[in-house]
Amino acid sequence: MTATIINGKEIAEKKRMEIAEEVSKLKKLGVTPGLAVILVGNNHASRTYVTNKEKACKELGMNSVLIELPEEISEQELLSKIEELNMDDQIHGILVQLPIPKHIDEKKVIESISPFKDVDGFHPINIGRMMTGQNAFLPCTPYGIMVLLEETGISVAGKHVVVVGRSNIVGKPVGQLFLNQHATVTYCHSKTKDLKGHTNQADILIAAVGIPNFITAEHVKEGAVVIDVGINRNEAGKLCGDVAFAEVSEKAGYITPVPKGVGPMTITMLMFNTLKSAAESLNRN
Ligand SMILES: NC(=O)C1=CN([C@@H]2O[C@H](COP(=O)(O)OP(=O)(O)OC[C@H]3O[C@@H](n4cnc5c(N)ncnc54)[C@H](OP(=O)(O)O)[C@@H]3O)[C@@H](O)[C@H]2O)C=CC1
Ligand SMILES: Nc1nc(=O)c2c([nH]1)NC[C@@H]1CN(c3ccc(C(=O)N[C@@H](CCC(=O)O)C(=O)O)cc3)C=[N+]21
Repeated sequence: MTATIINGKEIAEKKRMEIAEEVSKLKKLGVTPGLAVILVGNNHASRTYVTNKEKACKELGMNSVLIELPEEISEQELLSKIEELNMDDQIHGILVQLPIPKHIDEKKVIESISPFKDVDGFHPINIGRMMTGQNAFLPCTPYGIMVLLEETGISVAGKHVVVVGRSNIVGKPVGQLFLNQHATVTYCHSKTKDLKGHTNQADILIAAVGIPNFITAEHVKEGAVVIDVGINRNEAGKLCGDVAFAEVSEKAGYITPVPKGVGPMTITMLMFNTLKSAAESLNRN
């Protein structure tokens, strides 16, 4: 079988047009969604993502502010900046670009963001709300994956989903979203025995590992849906995912490429969450 390539960029653009329309409606009510992105230090990759996020905001008619802080900033100074943004009526979403320097406690930082402005969906309140099926900000990459499948017409209920990776930002929440949509979910990680035995059972396989070419044709069942979350650089410095694309696309039914797969959806769902936050702020005031 030759896999159908899921065009994440195209689906992201379609969704962004819908978001832009909602933004303009909200503006007529006097509210312009505003996103604050905090970048600590000078990580090259982080800078690229942050630039993409700002560009997307502008395209959709939203406000964005980039707050660049030096690597050496103290935890207390960062927390004060977040508190200032928590109080700012013009700001509906706050994102602290990860990773942050080691001397700052990441958990403390995430928990200091108002759950009402936590557009990353990383705050324990939003994670708990997601787990119990309540209204919540859903984490952008997992949410983007669900939208990709929905837009492609791939049903989830009853499917066996195998997630490779269990990070708090991708692996764990993506499995939870699939469970919420009635899939049967298996998590694999670095201590998993017989990884191939598990991945070969997958109707839908999610690769969120961070290692180039980690998932090969041998891991994949004929006709499976393969979602590649990885954003890595290969030896040649080229952007690549976790999946050996050429060989796996000979065997899978559907596959997402890198770039132009999951990545553009992550940013789109961030825009969606910022819009959602701005719309909900109207009802609170
Ligand atoms: N497209 C997008 O929008 C985004 C892409 N990414 C990309 O996704 C990838 C994963 O990111 P993230 O979840 O943050 O990464 P982490 O490094 O936090 O997590 C990696 C996971 O992979 C597991 N793992 C590592 N080695 C193996 C192995 N040999 N066998 C099985 N499992 C293994 C780890 O297991 P253990 O828990 O046991 O250590 C861990 O759970 C990265 O390439 C990242 O750049 C991330 C966010 C957004
Ligand atoms: N608080 C926080 N929230 C995040 O959502 C977050 C984060 N920290 N830290 C880093 C990861 C990574 N991430 C990506 C977003 C977009 C692309 C993306 O747009 N990728 C494009 C191409 C990018 C390129 O050309 O370099 C694509 O795959 O087509 C990738 C990766 C968000 N993350």
